This record gives sequence, structure tokens and C-alpha cells, in this order.
Amino acid sequence: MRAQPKASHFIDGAYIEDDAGAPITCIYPATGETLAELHEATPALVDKALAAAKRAGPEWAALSGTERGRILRRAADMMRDENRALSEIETLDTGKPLQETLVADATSGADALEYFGGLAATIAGETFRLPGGDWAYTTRDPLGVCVGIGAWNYPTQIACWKAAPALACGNTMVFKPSETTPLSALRVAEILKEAGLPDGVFNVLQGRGGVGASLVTDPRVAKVSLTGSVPTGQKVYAAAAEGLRHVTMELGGKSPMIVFADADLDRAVSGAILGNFYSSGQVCSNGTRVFVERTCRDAFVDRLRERLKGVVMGDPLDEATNYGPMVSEAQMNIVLGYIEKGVAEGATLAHGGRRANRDGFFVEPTVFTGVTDDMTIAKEEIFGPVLSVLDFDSEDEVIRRANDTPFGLAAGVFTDDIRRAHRVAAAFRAGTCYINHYNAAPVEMPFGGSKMSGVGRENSLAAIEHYTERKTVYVGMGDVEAPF
Ligand SMILES: NC(=O)c1ccc[n+]([C@@H]2O[C@H](COP(=O)([O-])OP(=O)(O)OC[C@H]3O[C@@H](n4cnc5c(N)ncnc54)[C@H](O)[C@@H]3O)[C@@H](O)[C@H]2O)c1
Ligand SMILES: C[N+](C)(C)CCCC=O
Repeated sequence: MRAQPKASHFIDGAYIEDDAGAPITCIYPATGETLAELHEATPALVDKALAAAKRAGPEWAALSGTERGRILRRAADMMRDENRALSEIETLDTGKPLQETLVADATSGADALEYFGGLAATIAGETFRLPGGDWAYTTRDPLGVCVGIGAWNYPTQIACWKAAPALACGNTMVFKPSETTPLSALRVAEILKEAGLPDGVFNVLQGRGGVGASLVTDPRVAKVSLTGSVPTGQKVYAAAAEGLRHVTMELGGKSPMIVFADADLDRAVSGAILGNFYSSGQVCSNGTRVFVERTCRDAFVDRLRERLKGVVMGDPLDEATNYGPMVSEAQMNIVLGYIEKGVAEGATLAHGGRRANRDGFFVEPTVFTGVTDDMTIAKEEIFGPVLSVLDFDSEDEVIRRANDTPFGLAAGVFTDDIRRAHRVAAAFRAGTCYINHYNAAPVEMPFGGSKMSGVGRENSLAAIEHYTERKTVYVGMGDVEAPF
């Protein structure tokens, strides 16, 4: 199986290679086969990409929002037309089942391009009447060259969630995908060019953390948007602060999902499946601490185990498969290490718990019961298919325990009591909360984290705040009175 792109990087409207860069081998996680051989960007290519983005900026920003938006919306249509091919690349790159990538990756990227393409023409300032006939107005100006850095779980979505608002606002971007999943961002760049994007406005560079770090501190860069882990976020935020660069940080989580006994249990089980086993658990916002009211815990676990009989583990390119491998051998070993710790610390393995007996990096969907707040599996982000069931007895108790984490990405509550639902949502300290649902992320709503899970928001009108800055102009209409 091969998925070799034309070259490793896409700079100034063209593919480009530099064999001097350290090799990056792209592996199909379902079999361990090599899909493609790429190279990290050399310092010369980093400079070339930033120079292209800097040069292209003024002309791109000078277009009207309508003109910029038209290109983004055309790219959205092209992505939808090409959804199957894009989904196949995503499946090869990540191992996620085609059944998922057909509906959640390029389509989500297209939604962002369409939404921000539509919004581009509406980005405007305000006017203020002031005493004596004076007045003031604001403009919303682009920031300049933005750097996007991606994680490996949603490569196409991440590229588009960053590029679409940045470009709609008149910025340019250098995007560095994760070194684990380098393929799809290149096709996104090509599509944008085919849709009419001027050369240099969106560039893709491959590389590991070192390439990312060299982008973050370059004086030409005005903003950095990272999707990644908390430790990387801390480093990138600190490096960006040195130049007082704007940041968006979409980081990790250890989110709670609370199931009250009055909830529709089948719906709650569906939520727990979506919030733990979709993308084989490799989702930032997953509700991995499932707090279940003690009186319905056994019924919940029984139904969950019954539903897990519906897992179809297999070739991710087969549309019947609904459960794929971990993205890499390294990630599989991290997840297996956490499962071992869960057992060693006294949690009860209620389902799964092993590497699957097949090629590739598959880990069985795993459910622990009897998990307590102090166990490692209840405290640390695992980023794999490991669901922990924790018992609780009262609303006050569970809210306190749900919030007792340094993370604050997402949180969910399942209950049929409408007042309780909103009371609990109000009490959550998390950026994205769900009532009787989990992990939906339509482009219309802000998505992002509180506390250690992030800074800023992606999607929605909120993203415009993060890719523009206001300029205020005071207009004097009368005499200027001075003290002497
Ligand atoms: N909040 C969100 O929206 C969201 C979405 C997806 C993933 N994530 C998080 O991402 C993590 C998994 O992804 P990962 O393993 O790729 O994360 P990671 O932090 O290892 O890497 C993320 C990206 O940062 C780059 N990088 C690493 N060190 C860097 C440095 N010093 N300077 C600049 N760039 C650097 C990497 O090359 C990669 O492209 C999880 O913690 C997950 O929760 C968050
Ligand atoms: C759209 N999801 C499924 C919430 C994923 C957002 C990105 C997190 O990993």
C-alpha cells in the first residue's frame, strides 16, 4: 500500500522537496506497512515558507471579504466533491475507519471553509459617537503570518479549523501537521490553490517538534495556533510569549461524563461510546471519567458491555469496520501501559484490556469499573479506548469530583431532569459542555478548553476574535483644546 505525495512540503503554491531534511516514515497503522517517505523541513525551507507567507499577506488582506470568502467556499465544495479520496488518505494516515472519516474529517474541514468563507464579508468594525461631534471607529485587521501546528488524530479537520478562520480574516498561514500524519494537509493546500488561493497564502511544512519550535519563535510570525498535548502547549505558549505573539491552544483533557439514574440509559450508553471509543478513543474531548450514579451503575455497565458486542474491528478501509487501530505502535504501547497500571492499582477490568490478536496497532475497547479518583487512569489523559466507571451518590459530590482536575476541555451530563441538567452544566469548569449528548462539534459553536486544556476557541464567531485585532481611530471634528 503506497500513498506517496508528490513531495513533502507545499510552499508558495508548489510542492517542494529537500532530501537534506531528516526522514519521516509514514506508516499505515492497521498493518504497519510503509505508506510514504517524507523529509522534515530544513531551515532553508522554513525560511522559504515564512517568506512566502509574509510576501503574500498584504495582497490577500487587501481583497474584500467577499473575494476571500468565495475562494474558501469554492475549496469547501471541492473538498465535498473529493470526500471519498480525502477520507481514504485520512484512513491510511490515521488508521481511523473509513466509516468515520467519510463523515467526520474532510466534511468537517469543508464545513469550516464554508462557514468562515460565508462570514468573511461580514468581518467589520464599530463606530462610536463621542462628545462635541467627535467620533471613533474600529477596524478588524488581520494579524499577519499565522503558524498552525497540528496533532495526529484529526489531521484534515485541524488543518481546516485553523486555516479557514485565519484566511477568512486576511491572514496567511504556515501549517505544520503532526509528523505522525503528514499526508492530508498537503492535499488541503492543493485544493485551496485549485480553488484560487494566491500562492504563499497557505503553506505546509513537515517536521517534528524542532521544526514547530523554529516556526513559533520566528520574528515574522504574529500568531501561533497549536493543537496538541498540554506539555507541548506549555512549551509553545512560553516560546510565543517571548515575542508577545497571539496564541490559540487546543490541548488535552480528562473530561467527566456524569450519568444520573434518571437518565435515558440507552442514550447515556451511546454518549459513553461516542465519548470513549470513536476514533479508538483518540479524541481530545473524550469523557473518559464516566461517573455513574451508584443505583444504576450495574444496569449501565451491563448495557455498555452488550453494546460493545457491536464492535467491528478490522480493515479500516472496509466500510463495515467501525473500530480501528491506534495511530502508531508508540501510542498503542502508551495505552497498554495505562491498562496495566489500572489493573495494578486495583480497578476491575470489565471489558477488553488487551492488544488485539491481529496485525497493526489495535487495542481492544476497554472498560474499567471500581475506578477511584486517585488512580492514574482517572487522572491522566490516556488518549486511547479506555473508559473508567466511577460510582457516585449525590449531585454535589459528583460536581466536586468532576471538576477536581487540572484539565477543563469538555464535560457531559445525562439526566432527564431539565433543571438538574442546566444546574450541572453551569457548575462544570470546562470549555465545551454537553447535555444528553457527547462530542458533537458543529462549526457554529465555539470549541476549546478551560484551565490547562487551552486558551482561545476554534470555530464559530469566536474564532474571528482570535485571528484579528482591533484598530481604533479617533476622529476629531472640532477645535483641539490644549492647556497652553
Ligand atoms: N483540544 C483539542 O482540540 C485537541 C484536538 C486534538 C488533539 N489534542 C491533543 O493532542 C494530543 C495528541 O496529539 P500529539 O501526540 O500529536 O500531541 P503533541 O503535543 O505530541 O504534538 C502536537 C504537535 O506539536 C508539535 N510539537 C511538539 N513539540 C513542539 C515544540 N516544542 N514546538 C512546536 N511544536 C511542537 C508536534 O510535532 C505536533 O505537530 C493529546 O493531548 C490531545 O488531547 C487536542
Ligand atoms: C470533533 N471532535 C470529535 C470533538 C474532535 C475534536 C478534536 C479533538 O480531538
